[in-house]
Amino acid sequence: MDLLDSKKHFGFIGLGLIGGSVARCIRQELPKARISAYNYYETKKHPRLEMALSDGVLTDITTDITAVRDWDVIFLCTPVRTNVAYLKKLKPYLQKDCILTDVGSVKGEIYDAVHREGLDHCFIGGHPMAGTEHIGYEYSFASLLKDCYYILTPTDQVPEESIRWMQEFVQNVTRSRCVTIDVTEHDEATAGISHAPHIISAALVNAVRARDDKGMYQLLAAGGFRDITRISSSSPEMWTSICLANKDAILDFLHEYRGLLDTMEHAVEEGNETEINHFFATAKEYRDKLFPSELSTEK
Ligand SMILES: NC(=O)C1=CN([C@@H]2O[C@H](COP(=O)(O)OP(=O)(O)OC[C@H]3O[C@@H](n4cnc5c(N)ncnc54)[C@H](O)[C@@H]3O)[C@@H](O)[C@H]2O)C=CC1
Ligand SMILES: O=C(O)C(=O)Cc1ccc(O)cc1
Repeated sequence: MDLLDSKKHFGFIGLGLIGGSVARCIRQELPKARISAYNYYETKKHPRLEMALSDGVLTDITTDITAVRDWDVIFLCTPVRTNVAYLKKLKPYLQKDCILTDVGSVKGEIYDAVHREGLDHCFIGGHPMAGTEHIGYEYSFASLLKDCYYILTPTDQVPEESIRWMQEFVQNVTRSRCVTIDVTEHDEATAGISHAPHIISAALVNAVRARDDKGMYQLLAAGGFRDITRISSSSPEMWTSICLANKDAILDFLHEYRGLLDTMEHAVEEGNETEINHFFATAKEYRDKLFPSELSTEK
């Protein structure tokens, strides 16, 4: 039997942009799969989950958390700290061989909780490095994760077979590129390339907003401002949760970043042409290597 076929019932806690996109991949690649979602409203219908049911992505919705005892693979797809809070609630009902995974942007805090709850044997941290600034199931689509890196952070406490299942899932169901890295390395790197950039982008928007009493900045804002601030339209709840959960790595990176701003401020103040040019040149050299396809003149 194909390894992927060994898991037939998938369950989602949180079905927004990322959870919705993963669920759509499952429906597309494993059409016979049962896909359930938990409605945390409990006493009323959840309109977005109802939408996923009528799309044919979900098979059923439950308001009963004990239903997770039937789920072979559980995806935690709520804001990072909410995912952490679910571990305690799920623990009594998890089946022996289930895989518990998440899609959260921070890994250290959830691993600490997994360890506290004694769930090391079933938890495999996951993080698709793809997304958009949009919020909610209605913006999800199956190809969102295609060809992006999907990070897994398994520990040696998880059975080899569960790790292989997750790797196959990432490659053949989400069509992402699977990379395995260490939790601390994950949180340090994502603080630099994802978490701090969201803070910096929002700081820029807030700085302009504070000066724009006549609406002139808004009128003149062009492509560059739009590029660097797109991510400021992301979910405030999600990014608040990320900043609280990855505090140390974010503070560390912001400290270094502030040092670079100070250097540039000083160079501009002094009219130091060499220093200013060097600042832009080193950034251009690295950035051009990061995304070479964007330099192509063939569009
Ligand atoms: N947006 C992005 O680009 C990316 C986000 N992530 C991670 O994915 C996770 C989900 O983010 P998105 O899908 O973007 O957010 P989203 O806002 O689109 O979806 C979050 C979902 O969680 C549900 N939810 C909120 N509180 C809940 C609770 N107490 N119980 C159950 N469900 C609850 C909401 O109803 C919503 O369906 C986060 O942990 C985030 O760090 C990872 C990669 C990219
Ligand atoms: O909108 C964008 O480009 C993003 O920044 C997407 C994103 C957001 C959070 C993550 O943890 C990973 C990717």
